[in-house]
Amino acid sequence: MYKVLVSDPISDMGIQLLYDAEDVLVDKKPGLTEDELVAIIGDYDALLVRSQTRVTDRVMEAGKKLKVVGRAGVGVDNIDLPSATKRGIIVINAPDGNTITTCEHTFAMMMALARHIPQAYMKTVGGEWDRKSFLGVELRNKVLGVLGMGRIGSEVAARAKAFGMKIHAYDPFLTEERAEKLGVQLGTVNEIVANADFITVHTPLTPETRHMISSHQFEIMKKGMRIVNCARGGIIDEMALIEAIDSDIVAGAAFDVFEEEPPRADHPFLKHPKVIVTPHLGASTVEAQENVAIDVSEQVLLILRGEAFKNAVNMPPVPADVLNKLAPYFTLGEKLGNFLAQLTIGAVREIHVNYSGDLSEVDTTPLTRYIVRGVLSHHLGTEVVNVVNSMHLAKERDVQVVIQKTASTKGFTNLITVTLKSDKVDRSIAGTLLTGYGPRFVQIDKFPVDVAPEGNLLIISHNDKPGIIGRVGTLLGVNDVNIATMQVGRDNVGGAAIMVLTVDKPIPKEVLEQLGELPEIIKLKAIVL
Ligand SMILES: NC(=O)c1ccc[n+]([C@@H]2O[C@H](COP(=O)([O-])OP(=O)(O)OC[C@H]3O[C@@H](n4cnc5c(N)ncnc54)[C@H](O)[C@@H]3O)[C@@H](O)[C@H]2O)c1
Ligand SMILES: O=C(O)[C@H](O)COP(=O)(O)O
Repeated sequence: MYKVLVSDPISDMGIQLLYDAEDVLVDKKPGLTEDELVAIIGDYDALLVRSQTRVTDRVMEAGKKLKVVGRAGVGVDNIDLPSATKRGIIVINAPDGNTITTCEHTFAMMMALARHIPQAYMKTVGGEWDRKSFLGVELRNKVLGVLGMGRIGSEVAARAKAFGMKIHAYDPFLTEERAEKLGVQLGTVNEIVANADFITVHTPLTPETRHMISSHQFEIMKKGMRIVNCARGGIIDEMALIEAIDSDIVAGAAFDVFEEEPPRADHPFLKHPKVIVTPHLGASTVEAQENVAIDVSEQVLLILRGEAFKNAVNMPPVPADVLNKLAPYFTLGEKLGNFLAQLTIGAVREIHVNYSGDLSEVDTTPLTRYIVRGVLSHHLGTEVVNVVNSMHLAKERDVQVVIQKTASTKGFTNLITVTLKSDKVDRSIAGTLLTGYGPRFVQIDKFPVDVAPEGNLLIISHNDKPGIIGRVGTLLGVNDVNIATMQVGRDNVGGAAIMVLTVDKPIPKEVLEQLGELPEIIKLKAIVL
């Protein structure tokens, strides 16, 4: 008999499948503390959660029989994925079931904001008949900036069009063609921010999206705009927003999610007359809760019974013999992909991988998944993209993955060459595994290099002029940035050249700006691996 623990409020209708299964026993215990969960989890084969239960390393460690954690919803930020992976616990989610519900909540918030519904309600039930204080605005003809055009963002855009809004959108995977097909205008974050009357964010919280709307964006915003966050707390800088509202730049904000949940009692949003809030209710409808609970129950049952399943967030299904051959290349593959994703500008259309030498003779599919994960995780977050779902996510975003195998290895026993083709540029990198030395990058675009793929890298494209190396070194030195290694490659004497530095700590933004002003430097990019 498999024992399943449900530790958050999850729809009974949705998990009926589990109640009905003769080989499953379901226990519902919502609201457990971490200690309480640790004390009982050892008895269970599966754990079903939403976003409240924190499935920490301690919980995973105590879950000696635990085979699967099922998240009835999208975000898995409450689940320690590395710990689950390390312990062979499969984590699955239900990414599709609450899309429409969250999209509709976004609209509820946007309209409540436009028409001051919560504030007007409070006054009316308080006995006041105040028809003067709540002059609203129409959505029609307004520009809606949508940051993040995945499942929810795309649905929001589609509905906003029905309201007569003009949609300006940004997503690293949104190409001109797709934007045109969706009837939205593609822009950069700052362009959108400068033009929008309403902004709504629908990205995951990643290092890149954290505070993607902050003081600078509020400075360039259209006065009187309104902003909505039904995605994740932290995408919009909460304190910068309060300042922008108090300086009359932002006319109102609607938040369903917070940097800290629940927010502290003295959080400025909770008392501010121009901010409306809901307690992370985006996915809370009967329909969505049923959908996600059904999805997750079906998968949990398959996993417990040892059958094929989908939506694993963390498990690589690689046969042992293939794993043995390929595993040494996994880190290199992921770093090649991640390096290029950081280096390349524009919306990615194709990830082209060429395997040569030893690698041309094996089934490299599992390795390709790592390369694709490296590319996608730069924008989608490492907690979202894994080697199980990376190809699927690429396909969903119209990113082609093209594999080629050739004999020529340019003198290496094995060589992986990855080219990222975006709507703006093609960039490529080649890497190899050197016996005794581990993974190395051996070529960037057309320039041969020899770089250990780790830590803080600085890639500089420049003109091959005397003194440039010294100037870069001096500038970093006076700013206390120690150079660990430096490589220079060039096309021909006096022609295009590349400099690859590894440095001991991240290079401050202002130092990068100073470097960018050196006349010989064409462009530069700091990369963290
Ligand atoms: N409030 C709620 O209850 C609730 C419910 C469901 C989902 N969510 C959250 O909503 C968000 C969106 O969910 P989804 O299902 O649409 O996810 P999704 O993965 O389908 O879409 C997210 C999109 O964000 C894009 N993105 C990543 N980095 C970006 C950047 N720097 N700028 C612009 N776009 C970027 C990705 O390319 C992707 O297309 C997630 O954070 C999810 O956790 C909240
Ligand atoms: O990531 C999600 O699915 C949403 O944030 C919903 O979270 P919830 O299941 O706790 O409502």
